[in-house]
Amino acid sequence: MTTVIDGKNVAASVIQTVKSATAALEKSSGVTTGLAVVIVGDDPASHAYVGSKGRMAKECGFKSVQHTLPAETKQEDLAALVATLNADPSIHGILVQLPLPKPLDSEAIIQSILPEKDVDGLSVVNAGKLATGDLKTGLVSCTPAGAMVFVRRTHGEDLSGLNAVVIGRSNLFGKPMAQLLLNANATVTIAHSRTKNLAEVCRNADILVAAVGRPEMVRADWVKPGATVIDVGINRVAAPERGEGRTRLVGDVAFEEVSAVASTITPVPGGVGPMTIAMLMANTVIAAHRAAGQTPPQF
Ligand SMILES: NC(=O)C1=CN([C@@H]2O[C@H](COP(=O)(O)OP(=O)(O)OC[C@H]3O[C@@H](n4cnc5c(N)ncnc54)[C@H](OP(=O)(O)O)[C@@H]3O)[C@@H](O)[C@H]2O)C=CC1
Ligand SMILES: Nc1nc(=O)c2c([nH]1)NC[C@@H]1CN(c3ccc(C(=O)N[C@@H](CCC(=O)O)C(=O)O)cc3)C=[N+]21
Repeated sequence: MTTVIDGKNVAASVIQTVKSATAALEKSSGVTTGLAVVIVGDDPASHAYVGSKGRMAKECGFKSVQHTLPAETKQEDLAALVATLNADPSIHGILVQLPLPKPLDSEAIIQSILPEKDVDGLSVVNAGKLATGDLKTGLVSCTPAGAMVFVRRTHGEDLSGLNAVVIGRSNLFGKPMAQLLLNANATVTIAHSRTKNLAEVCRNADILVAAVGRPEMVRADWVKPGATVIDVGINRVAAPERGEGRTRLVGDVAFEEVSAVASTITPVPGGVGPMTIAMLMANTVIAAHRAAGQTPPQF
């Protein structure tokens, strides 16, 4: 029997932990956890994600602020907003939604966020802490942190002897995912657009993670029988069967056929996506605890 991981359900249990930790911190230190999300431009998908982040932050008992800036925003104005949020003691987490519209320099903006407020884990300090195995004081990118919760639930804490293949090498997902798997003792391969014989590389994986952005790229014959398959891709495709002009979300994995081969698989929607938002809340309440000198909860 193939197990389909219910990401909403796992995310709900993470959110429960965040809620109680938020309330406990408020009670012990009088500190309300604060999250600021910055969105530039009017990409509808980005607005939808940011909207759900704000709703979830409120549900967790956070102070939640959203800054919506026009697509024409100048680099120095965005930098000034980040500086204000860095200096605001009521804000513990800052997330700048990516990608930023051209010609904004997203790397400069991301690196200007204080590492202790960088709940996306993208600053060189947090990326470096992850790379050196310091998971105690850094913050880890939400999507790989969430994907890792699924991996741990399936395989336990120690992945010794297991081959993991991550398709994709972005700073937001592929690289930190590979680091987390390596920290857990998996034998890790990172594949990308220049990889030769990708299907063959993937067939070696006991844990296969796809984060590419190509609808249903991973087929059944790419997957080792019994493997765990984590689908990170979010692709909106036409769905004429639902009516003219309708769309639906699919992952990077051909879910139906791969389900027949894998032993565990995450769906899209309802898999990694909801966990990303839950781990953003987790990172924010962790940052608030550290700011207040309290021991943060574990996720
Ligand atoms: N569920 C969630 O919460 C989240 C989902 N996502 C989704 O995950 C996907 C990846 O996101 P992200 O990492 O930011 O994307 P990027 O576009 O930054 O990275 C995509 C990666 O895929 C690789 N790639 C592209 N084409 C191929 C190919 N034909 N074969 C093998 N590798 C290929 C690229 O290789 P190269 O480096 O050589 O160009 C690159 O490393 C997207 O669909 C995104 O929407 C992202 C973040 C959160
Ligand atoms: N600085 C930054 N950090 C991010 O973490 C970040 C980002 N920028 N830019 C875009 C990507 C994408 N991303 C998603 C978050 C939640 C869902 C999610 O909740 N998806 C639902 C479905 C949502 C729907 O129906 O549209 C699901 O998969 O079930 C998806 C994608 C975070 N990202």
